[in-house]
Amino acid sequence: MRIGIADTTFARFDMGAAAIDELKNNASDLKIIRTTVPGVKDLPVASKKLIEEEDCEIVMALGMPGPMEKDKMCAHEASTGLIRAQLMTNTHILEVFVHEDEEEDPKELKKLAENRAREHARNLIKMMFHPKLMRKEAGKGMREGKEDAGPL
Ligand SMILES: Cc1nc2c(=O)[nH]c(=O)nc-2n(C[C@H](O)[C@H](O)[C@H](O)CO)c1C
Repeated sequence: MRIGIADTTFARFDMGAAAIDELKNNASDLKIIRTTVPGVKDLPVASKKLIEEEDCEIVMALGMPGPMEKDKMCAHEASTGLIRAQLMTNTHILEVFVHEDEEEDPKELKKLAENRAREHARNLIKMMFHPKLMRKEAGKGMREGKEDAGPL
């Protein structure tokens, strides 16, 4: 299976590398195509190109919106673009964003970024290779990068 990884230089942690490592640890026979762009607003077209020009069946789009109001606006625009790219291509693009202000302590932010990238990589494997396992987790309050909220 061909899997696309789109990530950014704006991010303060190499989430693309963490995602790729996790994908490789959990599935064989993967062809991973990675593209790196400056920031989150560049992710929609990068992801669409991975799908249309590189024949990827699914893409992870990893980025780190900053803490300023203009960064949050950028993240929202990027998110809208990613949804549009999914609808245009009928292909999943897993948005893996870690907002810089989710954690104050840089060490905690790094841990969050790594865990979120890895957990979404495992989600991708479940979606593409083990959909029944994914279905078993429906309604379980799963969260990526932090403690699960758990079911009600
Ligand atoms: C204000 C701003 N904030 C962010 C951000 O929080 N995170 C991020 O990844 N990129 C940001 N960028 C850069 C844009 O996403 C984009 O790379 C540039 O506008 C060039 O297209 C910008 C311009």
